[in-house]
Amino acid sequence: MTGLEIDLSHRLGVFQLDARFTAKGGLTALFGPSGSGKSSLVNLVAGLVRPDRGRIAVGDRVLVDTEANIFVPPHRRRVGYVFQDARLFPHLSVRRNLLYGRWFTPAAERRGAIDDLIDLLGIGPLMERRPAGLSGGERQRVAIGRALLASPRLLLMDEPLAALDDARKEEVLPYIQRLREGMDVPILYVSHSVPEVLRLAHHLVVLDAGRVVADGTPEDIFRRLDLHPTTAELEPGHALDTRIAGHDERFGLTLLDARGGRLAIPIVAGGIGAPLRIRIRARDVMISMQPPVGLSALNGLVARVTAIHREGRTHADIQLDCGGDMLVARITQRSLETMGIAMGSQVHAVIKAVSFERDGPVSAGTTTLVDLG
Ligand SMILES: Nc1ncnc2c1ncn2[C@@H]1O[C@H](COP(=O)(O)OP(=O)(O)OP(=O)(O)O)[C@@H](O)[C@H]1O
Repeated sequence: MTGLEIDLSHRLGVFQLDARFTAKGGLTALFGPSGSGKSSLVNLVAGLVRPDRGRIAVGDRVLVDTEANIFVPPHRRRVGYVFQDARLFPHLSVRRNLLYGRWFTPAAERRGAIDDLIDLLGIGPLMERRPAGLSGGERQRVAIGRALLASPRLLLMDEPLAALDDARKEEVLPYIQRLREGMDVPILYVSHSVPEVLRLAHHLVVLDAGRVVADGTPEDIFRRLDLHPTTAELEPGHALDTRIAGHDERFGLTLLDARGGRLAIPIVAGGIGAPLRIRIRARDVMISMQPPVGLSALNGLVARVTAIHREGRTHADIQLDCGGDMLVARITQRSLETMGIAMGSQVHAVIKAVSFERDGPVSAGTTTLVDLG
């Protein structure tokens, strides 16, 4: 896989960006609150801005090295872009929009047969249509195709799904998933969405006030309680990798095996053994000191408290180890004290089998993220 190396310092007015990370390849998500420096970093990588100091390399190709006085201009960087809005040419058919990027690529460097790409993105039936007649999701798939046909060495995707509704997002996500597996082009992907990052990113870089505050796998980073003010734009949650253990047709439930025990959730499609990744938000997890009895919640996992993080005056995030799977429960600091919860306490994590936000088809061999709550 083609890796990505970034080590940049740059001052913009009073804002100082100091970003350093390396990614082995695949999809690297840039995540962070508004104003943390994501767009500034993307502009530096694209070559729109020349950094005060630093180095950028894609594979063995150095795009910037201030010490060696290397600065490859933007048009020679071979960086593909996909923005929030597709920015297609309205007067050109899909086919001509796709071919547009290719004209700027020297023939010897054109990679990837166009037909394969059309198949990968499922845009074959759209080729003679104009952008105005396409759905938002279709337009975004064409925009991705156009960026890739220019044979980029790096693909920058700046919130490519942010302008789409949930159904359109669902339509485009599997294509981005396929892309990151099927092409050896590293992707730098800016996102504000936790589910999107969990689903797509091999590697996650969290920026806050111009600095990299965390860098690693999404699972590890979202689990870190100290980062929650930055990583949880909604609230903390955690992803559990489970497998479908069976379905209870009578009550409309699907049973899942997690490492910490069995969970029941509203029924989803999928064969026995199919992997399913679920995100359980911290507010959907209760803590009980005794095994739950006389409660309507369907899921109780034995757990041990492995971290406590007080959030302001009112809330506390409690990290729970459920047989190797980590969950976070958000409770009040009053409960924390009155229940005597401490590091190492043996407790029970109680999760309500609440409704799904999304009920997409699940097929064996794929991992689907389902939000509970
Ligand atoms: N040309 C500039 N001159 C001065 N300050 C700038 C300039 N460009 C950006 N900044 C500042 O740099 C900081 C980072 O902005 P940036 O747009 O990179 O953040 P972001 O993480 O992409 O935010 P968002 O998620 O809102 O797009 C902000 O405080 C912004 O005001």
